[in-house]
Amino acid sequence: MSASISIFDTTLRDGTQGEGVSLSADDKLKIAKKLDDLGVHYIEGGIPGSNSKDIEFFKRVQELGLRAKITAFGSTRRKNTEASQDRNLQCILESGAQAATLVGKSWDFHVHTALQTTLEENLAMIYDSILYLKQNGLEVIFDAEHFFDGYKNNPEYALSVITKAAEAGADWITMCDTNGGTLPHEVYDIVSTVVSNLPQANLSIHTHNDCELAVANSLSAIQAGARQIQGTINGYGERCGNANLCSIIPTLQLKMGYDCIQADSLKQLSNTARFISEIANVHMPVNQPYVGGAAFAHKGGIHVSAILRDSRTYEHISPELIGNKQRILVSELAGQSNILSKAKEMGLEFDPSNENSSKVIDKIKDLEHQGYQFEAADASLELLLREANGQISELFTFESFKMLVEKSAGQPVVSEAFVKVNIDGQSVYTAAEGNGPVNALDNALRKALVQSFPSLQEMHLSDYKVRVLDEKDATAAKVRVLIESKNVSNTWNTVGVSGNVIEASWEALVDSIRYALLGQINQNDKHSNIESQHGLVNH
Ligand SMILES: CC(=O)SCCNC(=O)CCNC(=O)[C@H](O)C(C)(C)COP(=O)(O)OP(=O)(O)OC[C@H]1O[C@@H](n2cnc3c(N)ncnc32)[C@H](O)[C@@H]1OP(=O)(O)O
Ligand SMILES: CC(=O)C(=O)O
Repeated sequence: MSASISIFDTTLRDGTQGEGVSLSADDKLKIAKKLDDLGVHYIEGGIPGSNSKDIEFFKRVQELGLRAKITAFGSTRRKNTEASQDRNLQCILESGAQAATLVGKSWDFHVHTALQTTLEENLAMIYDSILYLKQNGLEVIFDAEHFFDGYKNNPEYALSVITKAAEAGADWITMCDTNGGTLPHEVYDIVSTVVSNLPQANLSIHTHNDCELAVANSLSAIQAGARQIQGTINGYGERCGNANLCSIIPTLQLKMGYDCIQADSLKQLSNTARFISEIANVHMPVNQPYVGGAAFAHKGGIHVSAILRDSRTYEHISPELIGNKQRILVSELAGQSNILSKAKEMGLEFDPSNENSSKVIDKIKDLEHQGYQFEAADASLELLLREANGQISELFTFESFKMLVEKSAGQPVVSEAFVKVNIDGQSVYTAAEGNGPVNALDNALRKALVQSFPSLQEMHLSDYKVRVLDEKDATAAKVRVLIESKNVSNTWNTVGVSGNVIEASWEALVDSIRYALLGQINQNDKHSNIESQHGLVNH
């Protein structure tokens, strides 16, 4: 039988000590529910002695009836006081949490410098505080802060700290690499020594990512005998972050043979990571291992060709195991395999022997060379592929547009666009205002088309990004505009490139509307037959 590893999540405590991460009590409750669904064993909810938001969280989380143990964090009693009189310990007791994480010093330098007390008093602070919480019925996790630095400086003292914590009845002893400077082989050696000194203790590891080694250090500690890992979702945390549970859990479970969470719950991992990044409003890097959008995205033509034969050729695990999915990207590095696979994903018949197939690859490479990027603009890519396949009928054509941007002293800037398009041989001319030039163009274009294609009323632009492509060329630089559009059920992305930002935006806007008309034309629309020609397009 494989050994079990207890997963201790501190996203809601140490995670919020990361720059840019701030969670309301409601946010924390939503995240706690998600973590509980994932199956972590401990959820450290915050510091009741720190602020009223955390006190509210601990009160309300009890109503959720979660399976995970809810844990309140705080430090050992202040020097030269009684544990029963310590405000922070009282706050932990009053929080109603089932477990407490108590942080205490294990580096003699910190005792002298940060606490400004004696080594003996620090031992007494640790012993009294743990004993007091145990006597009041709490499970206690003792976080030995700076344990590895402490051990390197004064091994006897560092060991005496955790021995004291064990004597006081700590249920778990956590060795913390608080400054994140320890290396995996050092972690392995030091944890091995602790295992032989305290064979009965339940040992836990808490690492920081200052040398980008938090995950490696956590795994080294497990190999040396620790049985719990403290970490955060997406590696949020103070400075460079904490150990990333999104990498640790699947590595332990799928590669090292440990039990952490249920295999079915593991499939929730990618979704959990994305949900928490949304709530925390922290952008998730696409190349984040395991759960990132690009973790199983294949771009090089040679890779894609092999992947289509057997995905094990370029994937270290099956992405479905952790709820992620394989993606094939189309770019200037694409070969025929990328295009065929993408076309298949879009439900398009694409014959590899047809010369259109190689022509469209050349066209895509040429456009990418000019600055287009189809990886992030699936809808523009689909329009290109449909064109190459002769599967598109244009419902309108461009004739002209004009922009007016006016600013008078003391007045807000006004943008107005004038658009002329041709629908069924008839010129339609419209004008519309907007809160900026692109918004005005969008309004004018849709005003021109909406009578003929009422379904356009349901769509809107949801994101707009501009990137300068050739920074060396200053004002002569090209810009790439990426537009995200939405309707009730779909999201799609389009791209435009030009030396002029308005023209690049126009191009992306027109693609967005052409794409919308492929799939959204309803019964009332003039060209309702197009739906049956193309089928409904979902992205
Ligand atoms: C490694 C970690 O991540 S530890 C957790 C760090 N997280 C936080 O600090 C976030 C929450 N913190 C807070 O809200 C506040 O710091 C509080 C409420 C806990 C304390 O606030 P204050 O009373 O104003 O103290 P302050 O923030 O200046 O902290 C310094 C005090 O803590 C004491 N202290 C620090 N660590 C410990 C410890 N492990 N045990 C006991 N006392 C400690 C210091 O000795 C100092 O007290 P002193 O001035 O009497 O010597
Ligand atoms: C306890 C803790 O957060 C640390 O030592 O890093």
